[in-house]
Amino acid sequence: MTDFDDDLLAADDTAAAASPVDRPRIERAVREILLAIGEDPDRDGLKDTPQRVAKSYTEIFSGLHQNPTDLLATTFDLDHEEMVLVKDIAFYSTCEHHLVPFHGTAHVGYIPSHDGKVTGLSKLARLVEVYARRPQVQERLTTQIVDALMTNLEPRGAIVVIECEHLCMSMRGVRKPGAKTVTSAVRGQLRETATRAEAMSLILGR
Ligand SMILES: Nc1nc2c(ncn2[C@@H]2O[C@H](COP(=O)(O)OP(=O)(O)OP(=O)(O)O)[C@@H](O)[C@H]2O)c(=O)[nH]1
Ligand SMILES: [Zn+2]
Repeated sequence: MTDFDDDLLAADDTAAAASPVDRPRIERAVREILLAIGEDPDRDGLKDTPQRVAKSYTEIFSGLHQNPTDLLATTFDLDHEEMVLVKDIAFYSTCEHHLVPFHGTAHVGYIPSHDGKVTGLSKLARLVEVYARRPQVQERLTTQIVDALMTNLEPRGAIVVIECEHLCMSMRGVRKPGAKTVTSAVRGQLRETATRAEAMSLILGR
């Protein structure tokens, strides 16, 4: 391990101490996987890999320990009753079936409640992260985001559209790189044809 690696791992100690993730357990498991595939976990290139994977999993699965309600607690009274949409939120998640990434973009919109409960725009992107940083399937990711919006902001309606490439379908298995999966979840007034069409045209940029 180089001094640079040392520094990086040391800098992360504070975050590790605060995280409920059991890193030593991940390290033991990764060492076992390396042995099971016929590798030598003690060779130079691999000897720090269990530690690196444990650190990486702490980040990749950090959403399991974050509460969307805390995130959406800050609201403003803006007297804005029209649609708010943040589109093209790029994110990475982890397929819960194969533990490989799926990644793409999320489009998140809502129509604020009559009393004007509006959240900060960045919170919509943070909400995507909270649910993406967990073992996931795309459908559940989509509905969890829309339902968190409905519960916490009590908007008149909400829409989430997600487009992803799943590496479990690209690099292995059926091997179809570039295939995109699109999911959507719509609640409240956004289920009405005209409003939904307006949201979809904003999302598609037409
Ligand atoms: N519905 C849904 N399926 C997913 C998602 N991510 C991965 N999958 C699918 O989960 C399925 C798991 O199928 P299995 O037959 O149990 O596993 P497998 O033998 O590895 O399947 P193949 O990928 O077809 O080789 C596969 O069809 C994947 O494409 C997701 O987000 N949503
Ligand atoms: Zn998969």
